Amino acid sequence: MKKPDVKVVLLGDMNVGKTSLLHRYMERKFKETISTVGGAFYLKQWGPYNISIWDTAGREQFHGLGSMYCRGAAAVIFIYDVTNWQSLAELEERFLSLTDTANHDCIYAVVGNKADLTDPKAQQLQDPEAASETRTEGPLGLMLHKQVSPEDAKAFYERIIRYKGLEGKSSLPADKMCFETSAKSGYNVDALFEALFNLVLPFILRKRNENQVSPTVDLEECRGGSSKRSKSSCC
Ligand SMILES: Nc1nc2c(ncn2[C@@H]2O[C@H](COP(=O)(O)OP(=O)(O)OP(=O)(O)O)[C@@H](O)[C@H]2O)c(=O)[nH]1
Ligand SMILES: [Mg+2]
Repeated sequence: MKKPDVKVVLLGDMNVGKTSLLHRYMERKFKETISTVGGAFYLKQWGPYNISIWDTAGREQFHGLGSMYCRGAAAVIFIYDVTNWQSLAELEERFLSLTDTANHDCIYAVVGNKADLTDPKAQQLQDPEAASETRTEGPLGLMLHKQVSPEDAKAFYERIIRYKGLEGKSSLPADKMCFETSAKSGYNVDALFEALFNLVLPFILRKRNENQVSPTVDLEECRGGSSKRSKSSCC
């Protein structure tokens, strides 16, 4: 199995659509799910890089596992359901502190899923690769009330930046890091993951450079005493 270059973690209350977003992005389809137990990860090949994307369980009984999954994460995606105000509140009350184990330069995104239930433009199938799927015309008349506004999401993002002590530093602006998606139609799903992958690229490159510059110099190696050449140039 390819070794991941970087780790991205999805956090959020049960039922917000974490698994469905990954099904949409990785398998290009919206399919039945069961509530996640523990966690699972997908390995996404992104150009020459391998990105592990961790799906976690929102249920309270798996809460303690969240900080383990966040260990060493380069990006954390906080997910709520746009039709459920409490799912946004849970992110701050229950999930934000799990990121204490993430990298110091971890980036954060805030995602309001199920936008198809509140916004007609998010209803049309937006996944060109999902040709096999029937068009979700969607019951336009059955729009639900959007309980969480984009402003609420941005305000939460600013509180994440404050919690992480990043305000004033080169933290990314809220309007770049807050998304509304629909796993059902594919609305904004590729845009979300690909924006994040581009943002974690510098982290991957830095890590690869660090691995290539060996901290110790093997003089024997330099004298050509051994046939094996290390990866790093030593002299
Ligand atoms: N309309 C709509 N329903 C969605 C969307 N995403 C997920 N759902 C539905 O919401 C329910 C929960 O989806 P999951 O993906 O299992 O949610 P989860 O966050 O992984 O839940 P846990 O694994 O329990 O933490 C399922 O019935 C999904 O079909 C969406 O974008 N739109
Ligand atoms: Mg799940």
